[in-house]
Amino acid sequence: MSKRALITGITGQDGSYLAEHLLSQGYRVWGLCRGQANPRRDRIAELIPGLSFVDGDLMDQGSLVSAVDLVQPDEVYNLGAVSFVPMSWQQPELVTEVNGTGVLRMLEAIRMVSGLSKSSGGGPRGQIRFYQASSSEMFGQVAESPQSETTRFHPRSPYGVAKTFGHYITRNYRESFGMYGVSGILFNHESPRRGAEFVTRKITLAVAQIKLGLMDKVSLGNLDAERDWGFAGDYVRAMHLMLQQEEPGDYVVGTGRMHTVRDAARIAFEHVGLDWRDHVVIDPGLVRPAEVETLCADSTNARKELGWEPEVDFEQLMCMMVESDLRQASRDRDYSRLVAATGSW
Ligand SMILES: C[C@H]1O[C@H](OP(=O)(O)OP(=O)(O)OC[C@H]2O[C@@H](n3cnc4c(=O)[nH]c(N)nc43)[C@H](O)[C@@H]2O)[C@@H](O)[C@@H](O)C1=O
Repeated sequence: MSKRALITGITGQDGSYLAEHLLSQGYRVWGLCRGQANPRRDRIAELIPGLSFVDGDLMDQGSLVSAVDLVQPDEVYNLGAVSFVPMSWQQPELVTEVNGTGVLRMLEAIRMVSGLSKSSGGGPRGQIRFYQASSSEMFGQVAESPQSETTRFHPRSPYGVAKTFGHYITRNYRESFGMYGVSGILFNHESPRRGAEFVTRKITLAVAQIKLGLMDKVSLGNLDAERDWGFAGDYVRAMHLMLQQEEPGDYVVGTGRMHTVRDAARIAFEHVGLDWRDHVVIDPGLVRPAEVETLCADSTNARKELGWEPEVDFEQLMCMMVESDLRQASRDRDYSRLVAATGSW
């Protein structure tokens, strides 16, 4: 019989790649979504035939219990979050509610539906397996480089703090109630489906517009920030593999290669025969109140224990994104509205 998976954050980049991956593995897949009249849900339904939906919201405990009870999933992937870090300085309470307390609400829903009592620590594990989307932002001001599962956390934004809560509460439910819960500590992962506010996509959207003569300059913040960027399609395979292990555990997932924002701009502009220095301007307003300067993954455990390897490198990733944005921009001139909106991010 096919396995059943429930995914939160289904309308985001990771939700869509994960749903495609699980469907290709023979799963039945439900995306948790708020409300029937939801244009983002309609778009994802069109993109992924075979995907089902169930009503629910990470802010509403009762809706999560109903959704888990209705779907009776074998696996729950909690990818739902406010994922743009600067938003967490604008709306810290909202981000804490969704990215932090939302994890706890989902764990409680699974505990209740699985019938795990609050004193069942020594009993058999619950049947529903839970994946929490933890983040390299938890490392923040890094204590060592590269970062592994044992590196100390020092988050630098309300986003990172809320993700750290989600990480520890998942571990706590595993240790307290015998729940099968794991966290994937994922480093930055991008794709042509990445939101326009994130730096890689902001750059590739701008490159396409500039190449077509529709704009001339793009403003960026800290060009020296270093990240370990990988391809989202590779990273969802790691999420799935984590839930197939006999014993639950937490894993760092990244490529182990670091690049600066400047490198990202150089590669993207070079791909269309342009020099980034002619088109990038610095806007100090885009520099963050507390920056995470550098992040690089040590994914030894994921490689050894899960057998996971990334297949797309950074240059291939940036070029894939530029190509996709060029195709879309040439097809649809309205696309430039999306690019205009990225100016203030
Ligand atoms: C793992 C982690 O990955 C992501 O978080 P992020 O690293 O904040 O991603 P980003 O693309 O917004 O910034 C990357 C770097 O680029 C710098 N930067 C320079 N100039 C601009 C700029 O103009 N815009 C943006 N957005 N960033 C800029 C910026 O200061 C930062 O140092 C999320 O998925 C998050 O959910 C997550 O968990």
